[in-house]
Amino acid sequence: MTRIAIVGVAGRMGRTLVNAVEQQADASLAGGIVEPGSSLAGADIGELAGVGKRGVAAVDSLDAIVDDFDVLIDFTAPQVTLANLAFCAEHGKRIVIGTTGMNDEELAELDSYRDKVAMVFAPNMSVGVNLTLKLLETAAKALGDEGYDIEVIESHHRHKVDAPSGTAIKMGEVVAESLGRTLKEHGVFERVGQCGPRTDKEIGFATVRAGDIVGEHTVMFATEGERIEITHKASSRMTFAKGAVRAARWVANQPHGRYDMQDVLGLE
Ligand SMILES: NC(=O)C1=CN([C@@H]2O[C@H](COP(=O)(O)OP(=O)(O)OC[C@H]3O[C@@H](n4cnc5c(N)ncnc54)[C@H](OP(=O)(O)O)[C@@H]3O)[C@@H](O)[C@H]2O)C=CC1
Ligand SMILES: O=C(O)C1=N[C@H](C(=O)O)C[C@H](O)C1
Repeated sequence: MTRIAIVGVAGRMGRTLVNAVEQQADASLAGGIVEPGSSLAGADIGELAGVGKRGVAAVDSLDAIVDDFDVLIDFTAPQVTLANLAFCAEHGKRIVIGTTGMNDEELAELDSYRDKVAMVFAPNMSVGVNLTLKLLETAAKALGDEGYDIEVIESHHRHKVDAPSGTAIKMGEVVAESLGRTLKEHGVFERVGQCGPRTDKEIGFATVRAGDIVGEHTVMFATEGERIEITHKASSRMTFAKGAVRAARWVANQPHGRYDMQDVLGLE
C-alpha cells in the first residue's frame, strides 16, 4: 500500500488527485496540505474534493503529517514545490512533481536533488501526451531537416499562470533535440509587429488562454503543399491525476534519482 499525501489539495489538480488516489486499490489517502494560514486547514479533504467525508483533515504544514505518508504529490507553484522537495529529501520521502513554469534557476535547484531523493518530474502526466512525445521524435527526425516549418500551439483555461505550458516546452525540446537544435537558440516565443519572415530552423510557440480548456497541444510540421499536425487534447484532469498516482506507486520503489513519465511508463 502506497501512502500518498497531496500538496495543494484544494486546487484544481489537488481535488482531482483525491479522486484518483481513491480509485487505486493499492494506494491510500494519507494527507492533504493547503497553504499556510489557509482557512481550509482542518477541512476534510474528501469534502474539499466533493467525494464526501473521508476522515482526513487538511493541514497547513508537512511537519504535521511527516510520519503518515510515503510519497508526496505536488501540483502547486515553483517555489512551493522546491521547498517541498527539500522537505522530502530531508525526511526520506519520495515525490511526484507536476508543477510547471520553473525558470532556469529553479530547474537547476530541482536538479540538484537528483542524488538526494527519488522524484518523478514531468510537465504532463497523461499517458497520451507521453506517447505523443515519442511520435514527435519520429516525426521530427523524418521531416525536420526536409524543409518543414515547426510550430507548437497550446491552449489552456483562463486561470493558467505560466506560458507556454510545460508540455509545449517539452514538446519543443523533444523536437529540437531530435534535430540537433536547442530552444535557447531556435525557440521563438513571441512575434509582434514587423518581426520579418520566419527562419528555416526556428521552432515557434503560440499560446491561447480561454474559458475552461483543460489542455490542448498541437505540433505542426508545415511545408509547401502539405502540413502534418500531431495533436493531443485533454478533456479531463483525471488523465493527469491518474498518471501522477501511477508515478507515485512506481517511485515508491525506486532508488534516489530524477525520473520522468517516460521512465514510469517504460517508454524510454
Ligand atoms: N504535470 C501535469 O500533468 C500537470 C501539471 N499542472 C501544473 O500543476 C500546477 C497547479 O495547477 P492547478 O491545480 O491548475 O492550479 P491551482 O491554482 O488550482 O492549484 C494550486 C494549489 O496549490 C495551493 N498552494 C499554493 N501555495 C501552497 C503552499 N505553500 N502549500 C500548499 N498548497 C499551496 C494553492 O492554494 P491557494 O489557491 O490558496 O493559493 C492551490 O490550491 C501548475 O503548475 C500546472 O501547470 C496542471 C495539470 C497537469
Ligand atoms: O495548468 C494546467 O492546467 C496544465 N498544465 C500543464 C502544462 O503546463 O503543460 C499540463 C496540462 O496541459 C494542464
